Amino acid sequence: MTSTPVIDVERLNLSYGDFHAVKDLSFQVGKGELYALLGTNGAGKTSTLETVEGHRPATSGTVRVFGQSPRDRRAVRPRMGIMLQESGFSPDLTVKESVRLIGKLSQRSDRVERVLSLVDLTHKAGTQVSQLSGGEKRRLDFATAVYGQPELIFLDEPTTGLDIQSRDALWDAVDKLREDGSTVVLTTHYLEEAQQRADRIGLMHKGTFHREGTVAELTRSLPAAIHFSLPAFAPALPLQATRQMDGKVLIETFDLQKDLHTLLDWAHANAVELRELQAGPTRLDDVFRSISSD
Ligand SMILES: Nc1ncnc2c1ncn2[C@@H]1O[C@H](COP(=O)(O)OP(=O)(O)OP(=O)(O)O)[C@@H](O)[C@H]1O
Repeated sequence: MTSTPVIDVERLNLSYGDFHAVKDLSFQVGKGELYALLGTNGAGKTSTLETVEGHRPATSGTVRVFGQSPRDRRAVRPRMGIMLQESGFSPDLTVKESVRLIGKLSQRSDRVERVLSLVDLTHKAGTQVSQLSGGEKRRLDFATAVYGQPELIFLDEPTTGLDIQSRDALWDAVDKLREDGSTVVLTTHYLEEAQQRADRIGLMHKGTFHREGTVAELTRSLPAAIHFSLPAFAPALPLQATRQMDGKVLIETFDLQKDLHTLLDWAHANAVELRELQAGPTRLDDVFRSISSD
């Protein structure tokens, strides 16, 4: 990373009483990056993010945001937009009143109409929060993070409960913010989204990084997979394979093209139909499964 990182975490430790929840965690996020913090349940993601957001003091280690302590809220807070899992808007306020309140609290300037349009709630401006659907509430939560185009945006499970159109619209809005220079930190259980969107990923497990790097770096160390079903009485396969619980055959390989070629040649020569054939590089889900079973 060449310029000063937007987020710089050095040997962060967090304890709750005797329980050591985050252990010597270090990572940086550069300007304009989308960094995904992923992990198993209880890995320490929320604790880490709460510290970076300035809500929780570190037990030890240093956390710098824009080169300053995030505990210095007056300096750092107006530069951050945070979308929590639930924002807890007052149910009696209308959508427009809520966005106006967000604006006041954020200390950033923007136009309420622009934000309503960005989160596609213009047609609900006069509706009370209590009457919004789950997906509409989630889009209002998103407004808290994007009001005034903050330099640093935290998105905690942003697309949970959103239909496909709303998801696409949210990611379009995030892309636009990034084009304008915003840095984004994402947590999500939708690994495919992280795989598609993130520049870098930190995969946490039991308070520390199991792996950290680009998606390519994370997946490179694992073999690609070929899955298929075989008819009964097929001749012996030409490659080492394992039979899975669902009866499908799995071939793991570090040379997908060559082994797929061998397999297809064998199937052709023996007139064997490889049913439900799937072959592809390792997905983030597979990396995740490999940690969760540690
Ligand atoms: N206030 C607290 N007091 C005691 N232990 C806590 C407290 N908050 C979190 N923990 C524990 O610290 C660990 C990390 O919790 P944290 O919420 O940061 O994990 P997470 O990665 O966000 O998990 P999840 O994906 O399940 O939301 C967990 O074992 C949790 O039980």
